[in-house]
Amino acid sequence: MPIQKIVLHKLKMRLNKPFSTSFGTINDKEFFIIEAIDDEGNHGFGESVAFTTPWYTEETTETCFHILQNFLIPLLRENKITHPNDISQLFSVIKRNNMAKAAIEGAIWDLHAKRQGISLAQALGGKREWIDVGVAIGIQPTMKDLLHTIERHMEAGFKRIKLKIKPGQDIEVLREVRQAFPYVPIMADANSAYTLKDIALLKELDAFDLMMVEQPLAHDDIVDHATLQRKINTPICLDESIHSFDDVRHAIALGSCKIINIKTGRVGGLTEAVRIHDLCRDNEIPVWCGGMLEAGVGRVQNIALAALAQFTLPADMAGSAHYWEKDIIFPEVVVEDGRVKVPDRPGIGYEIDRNALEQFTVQKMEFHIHS
Ligand SMILES: O=C(O)CCC(=O)c1ccccc1C(=O)O
Ligand SMILES: [Mg+2]
Repeated sequence: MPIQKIVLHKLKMRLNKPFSTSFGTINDKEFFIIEAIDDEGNHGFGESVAFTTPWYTEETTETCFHILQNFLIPLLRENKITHPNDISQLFSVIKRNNMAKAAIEGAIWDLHAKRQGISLAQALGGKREWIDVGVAIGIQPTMKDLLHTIERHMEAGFKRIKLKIKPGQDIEVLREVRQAFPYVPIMADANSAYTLKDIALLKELDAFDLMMVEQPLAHDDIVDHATLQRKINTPICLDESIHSFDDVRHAIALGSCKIINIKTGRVGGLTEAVRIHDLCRDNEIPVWCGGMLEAGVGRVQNIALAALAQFTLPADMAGSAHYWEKDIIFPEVVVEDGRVKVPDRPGIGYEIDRNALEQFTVQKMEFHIHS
């Protein structure tokens, strides 16, 4: 693949509303749009999903920049790749830093699909025309706010509601929500806020008929989750603990979860995400596509991935307008009746809104790759 140039656009965007989880509140996103340009004038786009603070994984916007500039871009310059599937092998000399790797790999996947004249979904092996989506609701100031927000999103057609829980805002919150909405598909995401000492409390979740509980225990744990899964009926879904194909293989072997949340950034790219998808399919583990409060490029990359067959559960995804006053793609992503259309145009299938991109850009850097 004759990649001539990589452009890093550093953007800063303010969320429409702050998003609160068990580890804190996010108001702004600072991230990179990676643009890969080939010899025929095709442009591929990827997005880094790390936040400015390392509370989800150890990566941040700044570590992504450090790794991209000093290691990943030089590896691309010093080597030739023939297919985006080669990149994860090329990058394997750099340990972890999965969000930095995924950002640049995503741009090259988009470039590859555009060169082939096929959609990114098709390039990855996805066949769905529509994907189902559910909304992730942050921790709300009051119960009234929460019930109102759930109602609004159910009316909009979302296929399920994800609530963030933390110690002190868990069982009673879910009890009230269940009373108000007896039949709504609900799941809870704890973002690693509990330990095995909380088994009795976590066992109480079984009363609420949840689709799953996401990442109840430590961010780096697979063993304790297996102990917990044996003690509770609610299916456990792993998020933070999964960084690779081997993590999933271990989780399946130990019985640590019944569902996997796949985030391209967390697992180091689309190639690894597809490998994980295939492993889960072969083991009959349902998967769904997680979200990282992405801007347009990251979101439409997620849409392409979620078009694969084993993504049988709704993705964490709302429309562009849910997150941003103005998104950086055209058209913006819209949710229709709890579903999003998978584009069939080449690559990510959306245009970059260059004016919006400029408007949110705080820094722009160009790197020559091959002539
Ligand atoms: O993008 C979305 O709408 C999902 C948001 C979400 O739940 C989330 C957002 C930031 C960091 C971690 C998570 C998570 O899935 O745990
Ligand atoms: Mg999560």
